[in-house]
Amino acid sequence: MTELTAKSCVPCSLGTPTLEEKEINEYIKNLSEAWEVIEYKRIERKFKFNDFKEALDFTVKVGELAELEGHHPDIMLSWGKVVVTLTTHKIGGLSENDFILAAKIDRL
Ligand SMILES: C[C@H](O)[C@H](O)[C@H]1CNC2=NC(N)=NC(=O)C2=N1
Repeated sequence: MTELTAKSCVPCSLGTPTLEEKEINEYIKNLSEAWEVIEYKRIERKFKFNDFKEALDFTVKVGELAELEGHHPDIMLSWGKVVVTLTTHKIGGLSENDFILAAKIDRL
């Protein structure tokens, strides 16, 4: 599989099939082990920080990356913690975009 971080997200069109379980099981191997697959519909990773400001700064970086990629996570920001959840809303499941963005978030 081509290195995910060498790819860019592409606009997802209605009707694009969601990834199947066996594809998801392959893609997830390319991410940090901290990512969890949830119901084969989304992936989620929790990040820990020393305080709210560090968590906020990370959240901003994730948001800026998402804007560059045109693909956006759901982000929960708390004191010392950020939970990033990725799914492709337009197709109601996971697409390669989610794994590309996750791989790039792993490098932040
Ligand atoms: C028009 C715009 O490209 C689309 O709405 C994009 C924006 N970012 C997105 N992000 C995610 N996670 N899922 C989408 O379906 C999606 N669609």
